[in-house]
Amino acid sequence: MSVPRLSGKVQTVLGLVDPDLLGRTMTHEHLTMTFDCCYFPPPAGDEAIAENPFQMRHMHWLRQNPYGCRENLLLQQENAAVQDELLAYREAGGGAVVENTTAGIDRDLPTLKRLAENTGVHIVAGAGYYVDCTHSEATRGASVEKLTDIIVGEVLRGADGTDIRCGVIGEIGTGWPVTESEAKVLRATAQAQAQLGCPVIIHPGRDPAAPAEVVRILQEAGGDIGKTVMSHLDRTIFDEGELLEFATLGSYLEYDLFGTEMLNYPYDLTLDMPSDSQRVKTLAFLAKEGYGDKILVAHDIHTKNRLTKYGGHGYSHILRSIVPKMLMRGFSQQQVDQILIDNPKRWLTFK
Ligand SMILES: CC(=O)NCCS(=O)(=O)O
Repeated sequence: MSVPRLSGKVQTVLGLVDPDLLGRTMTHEHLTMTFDCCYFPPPAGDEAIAENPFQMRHMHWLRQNPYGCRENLLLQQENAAVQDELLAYREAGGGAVVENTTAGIDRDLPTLKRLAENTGVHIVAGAGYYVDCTHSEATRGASVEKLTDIIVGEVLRGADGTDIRCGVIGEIGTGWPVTESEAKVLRATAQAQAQLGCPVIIHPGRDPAAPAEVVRILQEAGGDIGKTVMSHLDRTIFDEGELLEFATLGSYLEYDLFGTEMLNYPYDLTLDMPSDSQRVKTLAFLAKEGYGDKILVAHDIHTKNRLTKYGGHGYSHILRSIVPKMLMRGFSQQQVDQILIDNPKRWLTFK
């Protein structure tokens, strides 16, 4: 099998493309995956709703308790709906999606290839491993060198027994504190990135110190932080001073939970999930502080209720609703294009 010449290109599930062809890009989505690893029991007394949630009168409950219903976690059952949503995304001006499903949450490359063929949306798939509780015994027992070889192979030759190649490493899952197995995967990620010159994307643990700790581990292992995205900052760093301190480390800064507005975030009841309006305010703050060239945005759709089929916001929410809000709040069209087109393109292009 010939090894692709990746430099200067973006690698999608349909092959290499010129970076200028991507257009508006959501850098953190899932099109098919299972999130059953992160099931969180519903509030006491709500078990009956959780058993039978997909009724109009339960939609608000589902938005507030997305992880309390097992069926809601099976996005892989919705390929037809996702295909319709991708067509709508294209219609709304979308060009590309980075699909962040890695080993442990049911990556399905043949489905991603079919979705790309049927919709014309460029889809970039992710190599590597999700959080510790999804690591197999084989992953836990493997050396950094072995994991590096596997990740490099997923980019150069194809993953999961297919010849479909990944175009980014990640989302690489980490918790707080970072476990031994997660740290090993991070070191393998950094070494694979050093070999390939490829983009990397990280899922940090839920502690304000977690993103910087991941950067430290990657850096020590030879990773390129300027070509790395720190995801989920909307639920991780809340203090502006801490955010600016993290920004100086040089990674891309991703706000990828647009559309998620919930009162009680079950994985950490001490934190307040921001609203979309608050997310836009934070983006404006980062842009004012000189980080406009580091901002990335997405929805991170990973449960069924967020699809328009179930009354959710879908993959076009940012293009249809958040962009007008940004323009109303003082962003120029050029700044919006920087976030949606230029930054993703630069990140996704192999060195
Ligand atoms: C798929 C995934 O990891 N999404 C992030 C969910 S979280 O609640 O922000 O950790």
